[in-house]
Amino acid sequence: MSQLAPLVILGGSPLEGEIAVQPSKNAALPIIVASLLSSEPITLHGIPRLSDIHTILDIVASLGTRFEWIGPNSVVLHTPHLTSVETPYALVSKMRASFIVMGALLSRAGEAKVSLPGGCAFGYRPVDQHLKAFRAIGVTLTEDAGSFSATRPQPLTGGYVFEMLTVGGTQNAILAAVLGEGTVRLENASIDTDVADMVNFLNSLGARITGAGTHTIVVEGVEKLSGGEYTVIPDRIEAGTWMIAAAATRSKLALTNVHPAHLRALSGKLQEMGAQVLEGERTLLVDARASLVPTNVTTAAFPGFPTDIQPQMAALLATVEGTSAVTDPVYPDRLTHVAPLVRMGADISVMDHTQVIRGGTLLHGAHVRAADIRAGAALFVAALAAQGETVIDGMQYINRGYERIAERLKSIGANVRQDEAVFATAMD
Ligand SMILES: CC(=O)N[C@H]1[C@@H](OP(=O)(O)OP(=O)(O)OC[C@H]2O[C@@H](n3ccc(=O)[nH]c3=O)[C@H](O)[C@@H]2O)O[C@H](CO)[C@@H](O)[C@@H]1O
Ligand SMILES: C=C(OP(=O)(O)O)C(=O)O
Repeated sequence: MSQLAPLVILGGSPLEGEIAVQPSKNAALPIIVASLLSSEPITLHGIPRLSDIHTILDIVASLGTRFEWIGPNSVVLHTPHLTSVETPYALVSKMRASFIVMGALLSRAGEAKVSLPGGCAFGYRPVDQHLKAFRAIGVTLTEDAGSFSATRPQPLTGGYVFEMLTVGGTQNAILAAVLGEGTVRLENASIDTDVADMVNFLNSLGARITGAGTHTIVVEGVEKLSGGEYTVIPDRIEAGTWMIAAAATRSKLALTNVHPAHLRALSGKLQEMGAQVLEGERTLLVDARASLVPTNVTTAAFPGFPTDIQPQMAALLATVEGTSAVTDPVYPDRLTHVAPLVRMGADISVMDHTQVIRGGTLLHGAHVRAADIRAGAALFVAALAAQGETVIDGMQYINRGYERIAERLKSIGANVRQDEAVFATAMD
């Protein structure tokens, strides 16, 4: 049972006004890990205050990083020496993304021992590409009881052609090659914004990495990195969640602190459905006050439609009259949002991993539980559109990805509560 008070949303009224998008969780996590490569102080701005960020800070602290928050979203990290090259299961199992400490430790120390990440609520997520890339560039890996011990030779040379686009796999291989001798070439590398932001950060400290944002990335080893100051990009998944929430409530909502170019796949879908999406330089305006039409969505690696907003999109499509289909080839079993949405009145059936959504029946409030981060987001999107009160449990998942969610929903006109009194009532 969640120890956190549930989110209680009285839905059915439109959102309004403007919301500033939080800094990117999935860009900040690898950048914090990448800070392990420098022995000098690094100031990072744009670090969201999320439970996943606290977890990764605990992990780098266990390896020798001293950190201090110096502002709401700013932290100084300093790793004069590594005090350990081992990340135990207890920490890695909390967050899958932590597997990329392996690349960072290989660069900084030449050796690493990292436990395989644990399971995941939405299916098997292998790390075979990380391991194949390491081996292809010369890293020696041995497995013992679910942990991998790795050592890197000097120089590190060669290359790897990824068998699929992997964000974490690309980041891990880049990190391993930043310090020391040798040049490594990665083909079919991920062009995700979170890879590019990590590379921009590393290059700002003196790394020599070319090709970020293309499918060929070349890393030329350097002797050391300097300290520095860097600002992480805005969170395109959080931004997408707000855009979808606006559409689900047929509202007009302005987003600030956003890179519109990172959201084109979603903007295009919303426009196809009949919403207006106006791009500014760092702003987006979604106007979904017209009636919307159904659509089909298939996820893909960036710049395709993100898997991380697929559940929220399913919630939106449940509010749109007509039949839509949603397929997630990136994570075919990312379906934990379906049962609670059905509990709220959505008509969704799953056929061969495709969600067939017969939308337009009025959603109603219910007591539901988030089973993972974006399923939780789908539930608050549905709750905003539903008639009546929805009580959402499993806030520890929503808190992984959404800063101060109750407060921020309130700021755009949502009728939301989250307090201990509500918690006591909900548990009766
Ligand atoms: C912390 C973070 O940034 N997480 C994001 C990151 O996860 P993550 O980096 O783990 O996801 P990947 O890009 O690696 O995964 C993409 C696809 O490749 C597969 N794969 C990946 C690696 C591997 O070794 N073998 C393999 O088969 C995965 O199962 C998946 O089907 O990108 C995902 C895809 O955009 C997002 O859903 C996650 O929110
Ligand atoms: C799935 C996500 O994160 P992770 O890869 O850390 O599980 C996400 O941010 O939607």
